[in-house]
Amino acid sequence: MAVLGCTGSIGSQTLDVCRRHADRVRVVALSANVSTAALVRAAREFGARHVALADASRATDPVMSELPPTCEIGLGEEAVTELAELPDVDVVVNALVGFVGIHAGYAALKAGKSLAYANKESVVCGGDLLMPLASPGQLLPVDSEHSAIFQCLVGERSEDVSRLWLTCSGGPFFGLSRDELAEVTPERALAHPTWRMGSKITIDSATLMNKGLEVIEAHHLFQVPIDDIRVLVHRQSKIHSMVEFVDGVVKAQLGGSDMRAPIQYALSYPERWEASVRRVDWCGEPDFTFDEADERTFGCLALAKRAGREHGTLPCAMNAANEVANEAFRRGLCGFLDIERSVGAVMDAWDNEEVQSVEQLLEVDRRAREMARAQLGVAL
Ligand SMILES: NC(=O)C1=CN([C@@H]2O[C@H](COP(=O)(O)OP(=O)(O)OC[C@H]3O[C@@H](n4cnc5c(N)ncnc54)[C@H](OP(=O)(O)O)[C@@H]3O)[C@@H](O)[C@H]2O)C=CC1
Ligand SMILES: CC(=O)[C@@H](O)[C@H](O)COP(=O)(O)O
Ligand SMILES: [Mn+2]
Repeated sequence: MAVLGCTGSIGSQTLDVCRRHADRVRVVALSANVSTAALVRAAREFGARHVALADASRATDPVMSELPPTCEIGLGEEAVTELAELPDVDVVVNALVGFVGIHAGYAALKAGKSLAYANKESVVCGGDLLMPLASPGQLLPVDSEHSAIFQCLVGERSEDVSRLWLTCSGGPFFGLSRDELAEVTPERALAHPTWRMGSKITIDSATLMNKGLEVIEAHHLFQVPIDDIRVLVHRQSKIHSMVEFVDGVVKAQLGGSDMRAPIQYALSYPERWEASVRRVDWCGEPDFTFDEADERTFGCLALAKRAGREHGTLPCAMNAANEVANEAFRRGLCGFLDIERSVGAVMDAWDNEEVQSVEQLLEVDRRAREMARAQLGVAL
């Protein structure tokens, strides 16, 4: 197995699953961007044969000399992608963050690897290119909602699906007004009510862009029209999503807020392996709540649905603008509502066209980032 992005939130939880199931899973390849100490620690623990460091300038970090002597080191973004194609790798976990993950996803599918997919941005941008490459059961979703939907669909026929109910925690700012949102700080936005995740996705959850990305992700993964995917605010994050069928029956998948469950399912499918995750005592969970998502207050959700409906390169442009604005907000360079404003402005100015190639998407990503930086007046 290769774990790309092994030092992040999903990557480190993947390693935890591998640790528990060392009799079933052998980790041979690992990647990171800058976190050399964590990369070396993992390579030593799992006896990895290959590591890749996307930021080549970190190769001289003294800790890198502590890699096992037989471990091959690759440097640069291409080296991360190459791990996904190695002959001694059969399963690739794509736990990279952002559009950059598209290269590894594309390469893994082309090389016929089984692909556990957390990197939602690349599905949003390149679903039109990735999905036709995936044979049935080759691409296993890791995102909790999509894993839930996937689990509800086991044994079902796609033509029997009526709509998807994508649950949403509502984020840390549920119920706030636009005036209140204008004042929120990165620190408050990073305090997610139910999940501990990497900083980029946590900000996306606060703007509801995460849910917008997930609507487009679900559209590609399950071939369901954007308007048949309903966002349902469920503050407790115990129902991970639901599928409604043509006969009105609804199936849901429930559990605690622990990403090791969907990660493990992506690795064990079609089996289930035992797990010592904390079990929910359902008798103590009487207060499930459901609300409509407030797209007027959280405009990023409406923008993403629009991008999903208009299709083409617009979702990629939207994602690029969001990646820039998300980082600008985290760094204190813009306000919370500037995220939505700048993403909307880039989308309004975008000349949409059909998706044709990864090279085209790279250019779309580059141009949309430039436009977003100009909108925000930042030089990221
Ligand atoms: N965290 C979660 O619970 C969930 C995450 N997801 C999705 O999973 C993906 C990963 O999220 P998360 O784990 O939170 O993110 P993190 O930021 O925690 O981790 C990202 C990983 O990618 C590496 N990385 C960052 N930039 C680059 C780059 N330019 N090139 C190569 N590697 C890079 C990081 O390395 P380094 O540590 O060296 O910087 C790190 O290993 C995202 O797409 C997210 O939306 C989906 C559902 C839940
Ligand atoms: C754990 C996971 O899959 C995240 O995408 C989570 O769903 C974020 O929570 P929100 O529902 O607040 O976006
Ligand atoms: Mn999710």
